[in-house]
Amino acid sequence: MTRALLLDRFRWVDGHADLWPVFRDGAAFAEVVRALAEPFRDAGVTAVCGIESRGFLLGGAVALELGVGFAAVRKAAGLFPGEKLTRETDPDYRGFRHVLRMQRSALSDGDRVLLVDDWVETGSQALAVRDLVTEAGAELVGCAVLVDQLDPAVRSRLGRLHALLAADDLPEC
Ligand SMILES: O=P(O)(O)OC[C@H]1O[C@H](OP(=O)(O)OP(=O)(O)O)[C@H](O)[C@@H]1O
Repeated sequence: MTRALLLDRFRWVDGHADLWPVFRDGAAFAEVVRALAEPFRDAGVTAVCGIESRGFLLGGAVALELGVGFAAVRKAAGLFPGEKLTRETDPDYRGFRHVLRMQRSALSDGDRVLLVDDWVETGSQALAVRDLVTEAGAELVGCAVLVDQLDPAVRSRLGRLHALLAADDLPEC
């Protein structure tokens, strides 16, 4: 049901995937958030991590659904007070390298972290978050995304990956 709902609202616009209409529809947004959280309800998750910017939107909602807090991963620009952990990514789907930042105080030893994002393609940003989580002394329990376009070799490095759609599910561009 969630898969059909996502596909119904998915659009290619000027060659770019557009998932924003999912968030504009309150019922669809709620359904997607529940579906992302579902496999992790009994996984002992203590924090949800999300990458700026769509990861903030989805990650914050999934954190509320799981009854835990949210740890933000910011990109280079933007005020972010205090001591940070930083990690440069490999080139992402556009060939961009990002410096991802997380406040050192955001996670602690023993935290069990779920990364939530809309899309994984090269996995560069998700792998950098895995490293940040590990450096913080926490454990990445898994990743929950709307669309998984990962190469299998990269997927195996991210642990438990829950995706609502695979690349093959998407309509032709
Ligand atoms: O697997 P990768 O190749 O690393 O790409 C996936 C990342 O790219 C997208 O974010 P984007 O940088 O487009 O930022 P946005 O959410 O602000 O659009 C997406 O939200 C992931 O964070």
